[in-house]
Amino acid sequence: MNILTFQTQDALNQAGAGIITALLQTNPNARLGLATGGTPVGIYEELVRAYQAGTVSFQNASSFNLDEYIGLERTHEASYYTFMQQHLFSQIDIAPERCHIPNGKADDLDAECLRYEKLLEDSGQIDLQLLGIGHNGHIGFNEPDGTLTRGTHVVQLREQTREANARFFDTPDQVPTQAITMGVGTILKAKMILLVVRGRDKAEIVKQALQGPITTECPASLLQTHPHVVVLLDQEAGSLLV
Ligand SMILES: N[C@@H]1[C@@H](O)[C@H](O)[C@@H](COP(=O)(O)O)O[C@@H]1O
Repeated sequence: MNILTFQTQDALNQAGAGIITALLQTNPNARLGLATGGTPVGIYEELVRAYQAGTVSFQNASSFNLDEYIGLERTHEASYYTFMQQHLFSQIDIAPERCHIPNGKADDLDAECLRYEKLLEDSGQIDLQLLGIGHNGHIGFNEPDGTLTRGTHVVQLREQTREANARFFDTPDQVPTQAITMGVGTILKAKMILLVVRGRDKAEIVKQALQGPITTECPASLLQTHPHVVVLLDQEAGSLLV
């Protein structure tokens, strides 16, 4: 695991975008695993800048998002579909038909999970999986538990997670109670994982995830078992690492 700490958000964003840009330059067909939340926004902004500057093209790339809320229309302002359109897809040259996000409005959610997992399998290994982390150590929406589900599945969101994500909704009660998420097994299949964490409020979970025991009670700790993880931290998020 390669852990890099940055003094400024700009430097962190440029490093994150630089890794993705370098991948696309050597492999224009790269399969990107993408994430939502506040953490990746600055990296997406840098990618848009790189695209506008002509440094990188997404024309032949494909993307697979980690998760989606259950019950929100795609057009809902807080859906992850809308998030990705706003922050990245509408501003770059990626082909819409190669941008994949689970359908949280599917009539048959179990069938949708199977479809998404099969799509991932059939599409080949994800080259780079971008990840943030929840305050309780969740990755994607894989919440801490005694056991974790390997593949894409429906998950019940913890209250702590709903509260943390309430800022994206008009009122806290609008935050869905369930989501579809790639499983930790799905995530760990990626060739490379790029974990990004910012802020003092994540310092404790960063320490647990990167230097604590490997346990399903901290899903991000399973990243310690992956052979190629790069972690980008700001100084606050990295402040408790030894
Ligand atoms: N499903 C997402 C995660 O993929 C994300 O990593 C986490 C942290 O979000 P933020 O980056 O806003 O702190 O929030 C959500 O729960």
